[in-house]
Amino acid sequence: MEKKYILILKGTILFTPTAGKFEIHPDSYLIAQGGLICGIYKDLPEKYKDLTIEDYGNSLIIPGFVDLHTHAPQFNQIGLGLDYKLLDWLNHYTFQEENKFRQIEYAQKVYEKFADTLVSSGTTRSAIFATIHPKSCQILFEILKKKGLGAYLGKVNMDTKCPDFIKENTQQSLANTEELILAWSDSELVKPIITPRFAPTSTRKLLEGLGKLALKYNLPVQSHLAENPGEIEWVQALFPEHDAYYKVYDHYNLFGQTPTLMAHCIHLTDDEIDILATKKVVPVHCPDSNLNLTSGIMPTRKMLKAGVNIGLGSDIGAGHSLFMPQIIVRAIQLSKIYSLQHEEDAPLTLPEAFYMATKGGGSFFGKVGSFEPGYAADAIVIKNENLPSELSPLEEIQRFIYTGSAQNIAARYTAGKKL
Ligand SMILES: Nc1nc2[nH]cnc2c(=O)[nH]1
Repeated sequence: MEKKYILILKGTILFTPTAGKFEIHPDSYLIAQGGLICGIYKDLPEKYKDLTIEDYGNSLIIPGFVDLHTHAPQFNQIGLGLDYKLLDWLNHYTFQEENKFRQIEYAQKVYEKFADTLVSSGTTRSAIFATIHPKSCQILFEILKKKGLGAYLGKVNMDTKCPDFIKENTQQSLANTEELILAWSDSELVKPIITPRFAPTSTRKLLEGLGKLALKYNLPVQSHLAENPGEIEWVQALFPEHDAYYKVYDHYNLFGQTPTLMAHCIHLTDDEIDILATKKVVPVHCPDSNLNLTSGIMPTRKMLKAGVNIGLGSDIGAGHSLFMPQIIVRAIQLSKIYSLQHEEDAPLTLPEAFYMATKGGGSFFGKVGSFEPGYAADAIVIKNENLPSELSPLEEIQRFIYTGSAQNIAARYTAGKKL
């Protein structure tokens, strides 16, 4: 047996194979080979007996977190300008900040810190927006790879309705995107994703070209949808030929023709929610961001009832933290507020929101976010030394999610490799 590809972790193993319930294996062995989970064992099988065991005592071992929507170049603007709503926030802060990424030295510094924070936070997979700048984007690809993180990373495309300093030439935008696709499509853990910023900053030509690239290279797509009422009105004015926002993306093969993430999806009709389910488009709930920019509350329970698979996103810098447990908490809290006005829509439970930040969001990457056999061995270890030892594993996960920090994470693994 090839010893080097086998990872054996010992601890209390906890995950959500289904949305509503934690599965807990106290004092057990989690075994992975070649980066994939083989199984969970109460007693170590004989054939593994002479291999090294990473023994974490009775610490919790849980799947690494999945952040399905975040903006790396906004790392240095976290917490700034959050008295604005979306469109003013973009104009007053974000576009200026993103413009700094034309300088690769600046990109290198910010992106290193961004990636280090993902690692320390226990986020092992993420879907990331970069900026329009191909060189900086290339740097971020390299940094994520070097840190051993899993990610879909998109060079942002925008060629209209934004300040000139950050506006691309359409053909150049498509050519730069294709170059990055060719450079990174075969990479193991960090892969390209088609990333029109959102409909308003895209010409029809750009959307058409991006849709063609998505189909040509069979690449996933990420963008923003129905985040803010002003944004939705703007889309109606800019694209009068489409009677719904999502149809702009759909028309250009950017809405479910390949796997698609749509951040926010707050202001959708019931029919539009059904379309998300039919087309298997994944709406990414970004509760911190939606509160900070007063965007609204995503109707998560209604979407779950419609059969939609929801992911969670930090959405920094509109969100103010990359730490996914806080995003889980905020998603639950917002669903509680929502349920006060909508009695038929019960709040999310902790295992439901935990699922969104692990297996639910992870499904965008394939078999990610669970400890079932065949899943990627993405795991983090939660230290329990500061917590009272009389807590049950279920209480420990509750305590960690609500009050924990990066300091409580003792180790992180992506696809079986220690970060
Ligand atoms: N939250 C958020 N929404 C957007 N819509 C278009 N661009 C952005 C962005 O950078 N952040």
